[in-house]
Amino acid sequence: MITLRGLTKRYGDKVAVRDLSLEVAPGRVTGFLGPNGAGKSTTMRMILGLDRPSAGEALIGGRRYETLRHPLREVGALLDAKAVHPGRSARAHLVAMARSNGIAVRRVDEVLETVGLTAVAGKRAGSFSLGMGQRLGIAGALLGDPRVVMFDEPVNGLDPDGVLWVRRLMRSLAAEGRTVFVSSHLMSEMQLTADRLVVIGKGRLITDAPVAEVIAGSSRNAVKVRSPRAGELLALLSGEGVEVSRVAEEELLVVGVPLERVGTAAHRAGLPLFELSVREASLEEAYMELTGTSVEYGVSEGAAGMGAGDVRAAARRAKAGM
Ligand SMILES: Nc1ncnc2c1ncn2[C@@H]1O[C@H](COP(=O)(O)OP(=O)(O)OP(=O)(O)O)[C@@H](O)[C@H]1O
Repeated sequence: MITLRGLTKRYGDKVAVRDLSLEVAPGRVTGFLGPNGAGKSTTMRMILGLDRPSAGEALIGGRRYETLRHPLREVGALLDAKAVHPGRSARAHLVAMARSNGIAVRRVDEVLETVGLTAVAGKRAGSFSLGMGQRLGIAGALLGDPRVVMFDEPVNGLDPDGVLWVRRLMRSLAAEGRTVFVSSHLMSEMQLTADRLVVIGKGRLITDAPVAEVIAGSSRNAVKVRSPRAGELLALLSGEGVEVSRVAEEELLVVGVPLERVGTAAHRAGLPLFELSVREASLEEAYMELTGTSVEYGVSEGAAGMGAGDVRAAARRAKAGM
């Protein structure tokens, strides 16, 4: 269990994390989401005692990190996969970590096996690919067999095999009853991996809810209807005050009412339907709505909406000094 109580971090005038209170429970994967600069890494660093809170506290199993006698046995973390001495072998790196935390050295071979690095255990970590480095970082996190694990962007730069492997690992760690707290910008991946989501923006808590609830809250959930008499159905539903839009000649999207209501309305009016289905929002859509006003380092709508022609024209103008 991770507990945050009024957790706050200021850097001069900048408030990186603001009064964050929440619990990250064991037995499930909790995704930690938020736009760039939202305060995710700062929060994780405070949980791990790497940054001191300006106010409030972060607890692991009810205790502050600094008071843990053998921290690696309580909490394992992957924050920066490159934080490994490049000249050391993977094995030597893990042995040094084990020794300094009172962990039996035989555990090193177990975690190397778990992350699939046994064959390259004697190679210099500096020669590792990005994916191998991530695996080594994860091995370090698992070394002390901790009840709590935290991963900051664990699938960053991994190939599809690696992504699948991390997903399965997270799920199995949660199934073993551990607390799994993982940050990511990959919404599709989070939708598949996480049970619950904590979303922050500009340092503040935006939402703390099950993934299904976050998605259900999106206004992008809709009922898709196909009918050869779509125009009549559109007029009928609009007349009842229902939000409905025509997306193709024979296709409508209806928002805010259950599928049954659309089907019943069509049946009563004798309108034939070729399709009636729920179009569920993606986590990405739900996330974009939640964080829309909290994006700190966004691209303005105009720039983001530039087509290739606009971009080329802008480049020509810039070159001509216009
Ligand atoms: N050491 C520091 N000194 C000053 N400002 C900092 C420091 N560390 C972080 N910040 C600021 O605090 C805010 C939160 O940063 P943080 O790295 O925690 O965000 P994040 O959610 O992890 O972002 P990203 O998704 O880009 O990794 C940012 O505005 C950042 O510039």
